[in-house]
Amino acid sequence: MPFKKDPLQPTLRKILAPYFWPILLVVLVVFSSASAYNYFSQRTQITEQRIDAFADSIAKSLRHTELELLKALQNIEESAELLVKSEQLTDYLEAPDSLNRFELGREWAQLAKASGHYKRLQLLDLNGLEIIKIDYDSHKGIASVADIAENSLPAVTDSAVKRVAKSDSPITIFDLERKEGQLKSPYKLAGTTLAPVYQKGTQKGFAVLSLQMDKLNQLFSSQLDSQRLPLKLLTSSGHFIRSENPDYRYGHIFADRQQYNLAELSPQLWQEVSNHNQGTMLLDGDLFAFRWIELGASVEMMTPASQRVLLLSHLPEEIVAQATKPQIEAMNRAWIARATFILLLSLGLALLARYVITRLKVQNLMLTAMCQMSAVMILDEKGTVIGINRAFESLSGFSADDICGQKPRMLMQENMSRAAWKKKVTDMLESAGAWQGEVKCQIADETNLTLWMEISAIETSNRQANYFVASFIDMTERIEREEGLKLLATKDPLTGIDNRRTFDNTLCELNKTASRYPSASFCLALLDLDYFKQVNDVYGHATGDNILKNFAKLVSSQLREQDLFARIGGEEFALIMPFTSIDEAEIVCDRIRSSTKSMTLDPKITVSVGLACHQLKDSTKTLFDRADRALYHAKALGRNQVVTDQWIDALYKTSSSELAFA
Ligand SMILES: Nc1nc2c(ncn2[C@@H]2O[C@H](COP(=O)(O)OP(=O)(O)OP(=O)(O)O)[C@@H](O)[C@H]2O)c(=O)[nH]1
Repeated sequence: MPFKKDPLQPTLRKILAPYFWPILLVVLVVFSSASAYNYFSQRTQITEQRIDAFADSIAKSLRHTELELLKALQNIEESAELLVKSEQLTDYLEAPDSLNRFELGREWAQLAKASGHYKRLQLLDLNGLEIIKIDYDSHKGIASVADIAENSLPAVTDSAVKRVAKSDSPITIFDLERKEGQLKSPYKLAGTTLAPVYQKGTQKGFAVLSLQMDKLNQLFSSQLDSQRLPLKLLTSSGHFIRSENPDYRYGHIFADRQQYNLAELSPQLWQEVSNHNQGTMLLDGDLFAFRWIELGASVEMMTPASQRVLLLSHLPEEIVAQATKPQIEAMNRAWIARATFILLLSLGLALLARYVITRLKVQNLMLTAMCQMSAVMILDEKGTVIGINRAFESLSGFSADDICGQKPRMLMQENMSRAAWKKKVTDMLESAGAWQGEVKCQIADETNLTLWMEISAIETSNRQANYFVASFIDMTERIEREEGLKLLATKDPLTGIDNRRTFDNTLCELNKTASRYPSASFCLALLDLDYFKQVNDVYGHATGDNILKNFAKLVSSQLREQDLFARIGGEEFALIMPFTSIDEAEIVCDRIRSSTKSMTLDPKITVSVGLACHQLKDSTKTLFDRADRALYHAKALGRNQVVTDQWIDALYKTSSSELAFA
């Protein structure tokens, strides 16, 4: 961890960044699976609810059909009772004349019209001969007495007649329509009620009442939503009496249709039907509802006679699908809208997360780079250190534990009190948001480093500077190197005094000033060690160097601060003495000469000095030449002496005047 207390530590990035895409993928997979599961369970729920509603509706419809059928059969039986017990019939049987026959015909016609159950009413004698026949046209609502035909029972088997003959109550028989004893094609179910006719306890014949089947047939359908669903009717052995496909019907009568039996067509359904009186069953998506109807002893269904029939409703899968289609389509639309919204939201979040992570990554890289490249210190709004990086630790030798929680007292600025420096930095931070400058830093081993410090205010909220980030670059080595170079450029490396370049520059500057301001006059002395070649030759170069160093030290110690003493050649030196008269300069030079001679050196050394004072029209060259001429004379006069150019001038003047007198 780069920082002891790092306010920029990107915890979120640390947790999220490496696992972001796997986490996103897992979330998407889990979410998609949950959504798919939810979708399909909702879809199944809709279908199941619809099927339950259908099952309930069809079961009610079957119950209704049963009640209606039993009621119709009861009505038929009751009206048959009325017919055979009517007064007109009794009158006719007692006096079978044409009047009574007419009255009977009229009464039966009215009864046929009132009940609506019959299409034909016949009175037969015990031999099966017709006595009276009424036809009723249900469409026109007209009942009429028809001509008697020389025929036998139209749709009644002999066995039925025999059974009715033995019975004293009506019996209703349903069987295929016959004509003259033969089955009539196409095969149709016909219903006939037979009622015995008695006169004073003796059977005289029977009434044959042909049922209006259209009315009964209407009962065998159930209303489902907006459509009518036909109902199937089966015998107790599982053969079809009613079915949408005519070829399936009457398998118990026709050998070639025997296979159309529910027990064989759907054993599973047949087993369910056999074990229950009523119920519903879902088979391969199709919905079946069934109900057994007990017809009673007075009803015979088909041959062999069956008093128990099965009412069966078959609702194909397509109808269920059709019924649930609007609801499922609405659900699909809602799901598509929801999925699109979630997809867009996820996409937006993913892009946002990617953007944030990239930013955090870049921030982290920048932070890492910053931590590695320069020393960093973070301070809070009170100027207390809250974190330093490793680079600062290795630069200063302090650990984060040493510094954090304290003021940065190791930092200071040269030539300025801490309070003044703090105020200066604070003012700059407030006005410009940043400050930079050179600071001294006393590090752990108590040495002083020169650092370049840049401090910036970091605004984190409400434009308030909550933190300050300071970075440092160690300038110590650079400054030392620069100072070394500066030294090399201006100083003589052997003696440490100024070199020729400094001398030339200073002489030039002083000459300019003195040329403008006569009061700024100065003196120049050239100093040359005597017989130095011999010193080198006899004692060696190192001894010579040592003498040069000691001489420079000796002279420097005797000079004023404003004087400039430089080594301008091998054993040649120059001394510039600003604001100094020639007399004063001569005293200084002589003191130097004298102390040189007195120097406790082995070998002993002396120095010759040529001295000149700046004159108004002097250039650096003319001044230097005059001092050099004086030096030449000092050498020529035997060395170890100070000669001024004034003295030379005076000497030449004297010589030339003596020459003039001579
Ligand atoms: N040891 C040493 N010798 C130097 C240095 N620079 C110049 N010299 C020597 O100084 C000597 C100067 O000799 P000369 O110019 O003949 O002068 P001199 O021997 O002093 O004689 P006069 O000046 O006439 O008294 C030479 O032998 C140079 O080699 C230096 O930096 N170190």
